[in-house]
Amino acid sequence: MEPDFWHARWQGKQIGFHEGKANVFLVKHFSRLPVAPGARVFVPLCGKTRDIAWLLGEGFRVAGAELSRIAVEELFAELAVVPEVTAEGALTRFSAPGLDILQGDIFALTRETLGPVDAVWDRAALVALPKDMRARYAPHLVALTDAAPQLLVCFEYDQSLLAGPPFSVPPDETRALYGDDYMVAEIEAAPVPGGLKGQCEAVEHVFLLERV
Ligand SMILES: C[S@@+](CC[C@H](N)C(=O)[O-])C[C@H]1O[C@@H](n2cnc3c(N)ncnc32)[C@H](O)[C@@H]1O
Repeated sequence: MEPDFWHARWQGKQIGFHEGKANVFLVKHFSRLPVAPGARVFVPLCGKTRDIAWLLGEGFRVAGAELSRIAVEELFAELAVVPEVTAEGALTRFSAPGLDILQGDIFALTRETLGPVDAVWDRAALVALPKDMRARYAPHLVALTDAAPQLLVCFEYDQSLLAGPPFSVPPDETRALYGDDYMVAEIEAAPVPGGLKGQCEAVEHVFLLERV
């Protein structure tokens, strides 16, 4: 999707993807990642997800990447934290103790700007992108994070019934995108209650990705 699509979604408050509380799969499965409190977790395409508050509450440090300045400002407001804001090349860094959000295009983010991360939580990031962008995103994420272990959630549904985002990313595609760099283990598959957007049956697949 082009940046304008997402900017319009945030400006128009069309953020049906935003969950009001920490994601159930994050809470249930995060402990499977080989990281301990104090580790730095990267949340790509983070929006203003409450997952960040949950991770901070569990004692992790968090780095996020998000295109929309509106999203980032709302994230900090909802955390009741005033960030320090600094220019960082093509991006803007919003930082507070234990938290850095790089606002701008993730494809413009470099490993140097992001800094070291120990794990990745991808919910509604890979699936937010159309297929051609997913093919760029996956290797970029691997390079940015030095193949840090990941917990990843993907939707699978009949793409002919509903236009994305979120896009359908079947398990075979996840394995094709990440299989060279990770052991890709599916740890849960659960139907979306009521269907995706109430319109079509869908399954959420949860993967644990660990370095080969
Ligand atoms: C479907 S939302 C998911 C947000 C969050 N992960 C959550 O679970 O609520 C996708 C987010 O990715 C952001 N985004 C889209 N393209 C991006 C890009 N190229 N770089 C950084 N962020 C991007 C959008 O602004 C949007 O907030």
